[in-house]
Amino acid sequence: MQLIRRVDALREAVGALRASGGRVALVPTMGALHAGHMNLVAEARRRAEHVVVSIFVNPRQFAPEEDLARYPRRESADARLLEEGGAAILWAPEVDEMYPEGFATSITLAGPALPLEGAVRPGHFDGVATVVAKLFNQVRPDIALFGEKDWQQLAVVTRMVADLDFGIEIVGVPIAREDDGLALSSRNAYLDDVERQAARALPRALGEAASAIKGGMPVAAALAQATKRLHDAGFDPVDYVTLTDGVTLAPLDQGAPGDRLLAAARLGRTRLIDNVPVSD
Ligand SMILES: Nc1ncnc2c1ncn2[C@@H]1O[C@H](COP(=O)(O)OP(=O)(O)OP(=O)(O)O)[C@@H](O)[C@H]1O
Ligand SMILES: CC(C)(CO)[C@@H](O)C(=O)[O-]
Ligand code: BAL
Repeated sequence: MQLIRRVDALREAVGALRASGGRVALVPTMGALHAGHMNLVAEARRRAEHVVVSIFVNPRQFAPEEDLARYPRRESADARLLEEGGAAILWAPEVDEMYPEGFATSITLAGPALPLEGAVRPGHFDGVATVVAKLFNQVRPDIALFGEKDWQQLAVVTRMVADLDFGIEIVGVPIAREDDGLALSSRNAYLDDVERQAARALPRALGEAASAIKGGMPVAAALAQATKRLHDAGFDPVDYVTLTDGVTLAPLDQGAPGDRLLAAARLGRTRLIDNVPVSD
């Protein structure tokens, strides 16, 4: 595996992979890799001959009060995992390589980027879309893989790729979970032991709400019950628990094919997100 930090070297290395034949897959990450990320890499290898993984903690998607400074950074351990996982290239640029002095461009989406994470974290998806567009132009992959854990991000990137004619196949990969249901996430490292136990309430509340809706409970009542369960477990604030169309992220008042029940809530200093299907 090649570790590359400069765009010109990346282009040369990807060009050499392409010349050897086969498809190129990109897995964008912010590092501190866990089994959820490695599932994306494994799925990428099943779908393409060459896998490029990016690790870049993108300052433009963090608000000033968010956790950019303490976001976990473990590049050497990540590189070992990726080598074992069969990645061809680890693309790990510094911030000034990604955003050189004078950088002045930003991508802004409406539609699926507006509600939920877009409302609670203003500017977040502009930062995500801008860096993902840059990663796409730097690597020019045939396919790119994103986790369903960040369901809205997957919907936003899918929309952007269609709107801007990137011609890249976007693949969503199912959520990898701990044995007790908690979705794997780099930010789980912030949880202390007591919070880690309490965090189980998030997937449970979503699972129960999904079953209740399938069983005929009105959506508003099921969402209120899930919100109460999260408050009782110590989550504060509960930013949202909502049923949406899985593509447009528009709110739904009853289950429908492709829908998604999404939640975000804070436990101490850790903000967790999760989602489950209802009608699939
Ligand atoms: N448990 C998971 N299952 C499936 N995909 C995941 C999981 N966790 C992360 N991913 C995906 O990995 C990619 C990179 O995500 P990122 O590096 O931000 O990791 P993360 O664990 O989501 O971190 P964070 O705690 O910052 O949300 C994203 O497409 C994300 O959806
Ligand atoms: C897609 C991404 C790598 C863009 O910085 C990030 O939002 C993430 O890790 O999900
Ligand atoms: N995994 C999503 C990236 C973020 O929360 O900034």
